[in-house]
Amino acid sequence: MFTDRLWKRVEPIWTAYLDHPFVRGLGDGTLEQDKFRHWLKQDYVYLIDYARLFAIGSAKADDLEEMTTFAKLLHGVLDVEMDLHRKYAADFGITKEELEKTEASAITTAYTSYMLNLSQRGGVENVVASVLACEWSYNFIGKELAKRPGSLTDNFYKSWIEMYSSAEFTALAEETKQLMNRIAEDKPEKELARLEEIVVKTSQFEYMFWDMVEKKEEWLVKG
Ligand SMILES: Cc1ncc(CN)c(N)n1
Repeated sequence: MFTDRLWKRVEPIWTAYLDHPFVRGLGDGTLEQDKFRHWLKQDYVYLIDYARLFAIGSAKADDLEEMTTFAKLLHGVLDVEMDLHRKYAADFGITKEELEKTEASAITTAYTSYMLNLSQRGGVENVVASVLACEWSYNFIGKELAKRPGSLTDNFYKSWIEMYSSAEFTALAEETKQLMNRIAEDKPEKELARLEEIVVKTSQFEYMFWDMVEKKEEWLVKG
C-alpha cells in the first residue's frame, strides 16, 4: 500500500515529534500552559484553513463516495476537533470569537498556504496528500502519548491525548489513509513520487509548527 511506503519516509520525522519538548510536555503534563495557550490559538486558525481543504476536496471529488468522505472529514474538523479547542479555551477564559481573531504566525501562514496552494491547483490527489500527515501524525502522537505511564491520569492535557487517540479520531485518520491508497492505486511512479514529497514537506511543517508553539513565535519583527 502507498501509505506503507510513505510511513518509511516519514517515520524519522514523526519519531522526532515524540522527542520534541512540547510533545513530551503534553505527555507528562509538564508543558507550560502559556505555550499550550499559544498552540490553542494558532491551531484554531490553522484548523479553519485546514477545514477549507476538505471543502475543496469535496468539490473536486471524482465520485459520491469520495465526496462523502471529504464531507465527513470536514465535519470532523469543525465539530469534533475544534470543540476540543473551544473547551480548553473556555478553561483559559478565551472566547471562541477571540480564538477566531488570532493572527496566524509566520509558520501557520506558510503551512496552510502551502496546502491551500497545492489543493487549489491540483486534483483531488493533491488535497489528500496535503491533509494526510496532519490527520495521521496527530493520531500517531495521541496513541503514542496514551501508552506513556501516567499520561491519562492527573494530566491537564489528558483531554488532548484522549481526543487524538480516540476511536473517533482514529477512524478519521484511517479514512484519510484509505482515500490516499485508493487514489494512488492507478498512478504512475512519477506521480507517486510527487505525492510522497508533499507528505514529507507537510511532515516537516508539522515539526516546525511544534517548534513554533514551543517558542511562542509569531513573526520575527512586530508590525
Ligand atoms: C498543526 C496541526 N496538525 C494536525 C492537526 C490534527 N488535525 C492539528 N490540529 N494541527
